[in-house]
This record gives sequence, structure tokens and C-alpha cells, in this order.
Amino acid sequence: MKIAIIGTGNLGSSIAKGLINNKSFTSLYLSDKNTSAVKAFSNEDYVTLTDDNVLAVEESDMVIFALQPKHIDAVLTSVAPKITENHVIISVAAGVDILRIEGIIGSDKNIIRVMPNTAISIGKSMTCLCANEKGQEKIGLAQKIFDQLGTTMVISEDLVQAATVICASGIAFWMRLARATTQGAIQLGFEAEQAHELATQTCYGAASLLIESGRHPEQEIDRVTTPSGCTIEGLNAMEHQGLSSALIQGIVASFEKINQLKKN
Ligand SMILES: NC(=O)C1=CN([C@@H]2O[C@H](COP(=O)(O)OP(=O)(O)OC[C@H]3O[C@@H](n4cnc5c(N)ncnc54)[C@H](O)[C@@H]3O)[C@@H](O)[C@H]2O)C=CC1
Ligand SMILES: O=C(O)[C@@H]1CCC=N1
Repeated sequence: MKIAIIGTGNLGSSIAKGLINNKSFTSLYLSDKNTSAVKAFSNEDYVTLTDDNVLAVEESDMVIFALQPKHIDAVLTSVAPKITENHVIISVAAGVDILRIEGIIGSDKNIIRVMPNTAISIGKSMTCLCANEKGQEKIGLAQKIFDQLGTTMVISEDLVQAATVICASGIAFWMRLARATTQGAIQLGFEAEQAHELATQTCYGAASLLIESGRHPEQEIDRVTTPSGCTIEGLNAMEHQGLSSALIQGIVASFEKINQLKKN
């Protein structure tokens, strides 16, 4: 598969890193006004860095647009004449729906909306996908690529905004929880580096337990909370401060914001 990424900032460069680590392409064009974020990949086999978006489209079968919502319309417009019915056009832009993309490049093109997260750089993204009518026949192809870079789920387009909050913004939410745990560990006497390792490995263990056992989080919590013990004391103190409520409210606030962005 000949792949191009247009926009190699935070997410585009993460996708590039994941693709390169996994050797998931026959050629990879990385196109940006400023390719500094992907400079390290310039010596990789079959990778070309360019600032020519049109060339990247012409030389590729699958084109991933990793641009901010405010830039995507202009870039799509400028490359639209070069987009054929065989191209697989992927957009990761948050809040930019398929109808808006079809309005620029046409509904006769394969358009796939993909919502990965930055863990794609290490092959651990939770990635959601949906396609326009024409793109339905190509969604399997896109899914195959993203399956190599983590876990995928095909969803209906009306859930993409929610998936953006849970999976893409979710990386930031979980990072903040990891950081807060580190801060607590430092207060209890650990050096910062030790505290970071304790927090991240415990976080990794908790996620792995859920994934590998298939059990509900509360079942795992019950296995940790010794009666009258320290865990239930801590958990209840956190809940009195509104931990679950704060998370749910944050998720809803994020969702409301992304729905406003969509209207702009
Ligand atoms: N950062 C994240 O974790 C996630 C971001 N997204 C979405 O992905 C998109 C990109 O986000 P980021 O990578 O964070 O933004 P970013 O600002 O880091 O990257 C965008 C890149 O586009 C480039 N660009 C701007 N105009 C261009 C043009 N005319 N031609 C070529 N390149 C151009 C910029 O130079 C920049 O490198 C956004 O729509 C965002 O909503 C979606 C999921 C997760
Ligand atoms: O914060 C944002 O708007 C983008 C979409 C999800 C992650 N970053």
C-alpha cells in the first residue's frame, strides 16, 4: 500500500512512527509545510518528506489528512482535482464530518473518517473508523492498516465525536490521572523517577487486568479492598471529593466542546 500523510504534527507524526515501526507500506509520503517533526524519518527506506501535498496525493493510494479542522478545507480543495475514485481518503480531523469532506472532494470518493490516538506511535491506539457509502468497500482495507497499529472498532458516524473524547482526548485524561498518582507518591516519600515508575506500571497492570481477565472494574476493586483496609478508605475519600463525577463531567464537557467545534 502506498500511503501519504498530509500534516505531520502531533498525530500525523505519531501515525508515521507507527507505520514505519510496523513497515506497513510500500511507500510513505510525509507532507507538511514544515516537516521538522518527522525529520528523523528522512533516512528510512521508502519514506519521502515533502512540502508538496499534490505530489503526495499523486504518489499514493491511501492519503491520511492529519490537519487541524481550520486547515483541512483549504488543503482538500487544493488537492481535490488529483483525488481519484481509487484513492482511499482518510481524515482524522476532529469534528469534521464526512458530509463536509464530500462537499469538497465529492461523494463518489472513498472517504473514511478515522479517530486514532497518539498511542498509535507505539502500536497501541484505540482507533474508531466509519466510511461514506462509496468508502464502505474500502473500510476493511483501512481497518487492516490500523489493526497493525493497535485495536480498531468500526462505528457509525454519529458516535465519532464521542469516540474522539473517550479515545483521543482520553490519552490526556489518563495521563493526568497517572501524573496525579505520581504527585501523591512523591508526597509519600518516593523520588520523582521512582514515583513515575510506580504509577505507570500500576496503571499498566490495572489496564492489562481488565483487558486480559475480561472482568468488570468493580470485581477487580473488590479483590483489592480488604475490609476496614486502606484501599476502601482511600477510594471512599476520593469519591467524597467527586472522582467519578469529575471524570464523567469532564467527558461530557469535552463532548459538548467538540459538538460546538463541529458547528464552526
Ligand atoms: N493530537 C491528537 O492526539 C489528536 C488529534 N486529532 C486531530 O488530528 C488533527 C491534527 O492534530 P494535531 O496533529 O494535534 O495538530 P498539529 O497542529 O500538531 O498538526 C497539524 C499539522 O498540519 C500542518 N499543516 C497545516 N497546514 C498545512 C498545509 N497547508 N499543508 C500541509 N501541512 C499543513 C502543520 O504544519 C502541522 O504540522 C486535528 O484535526 C485533530 O483534531 C485527532 C485525534 C487525536
Ligand atoms: O483536543 C482536540 O481537539 C483534539 C481532538 C482529540 C485530541 N486532540
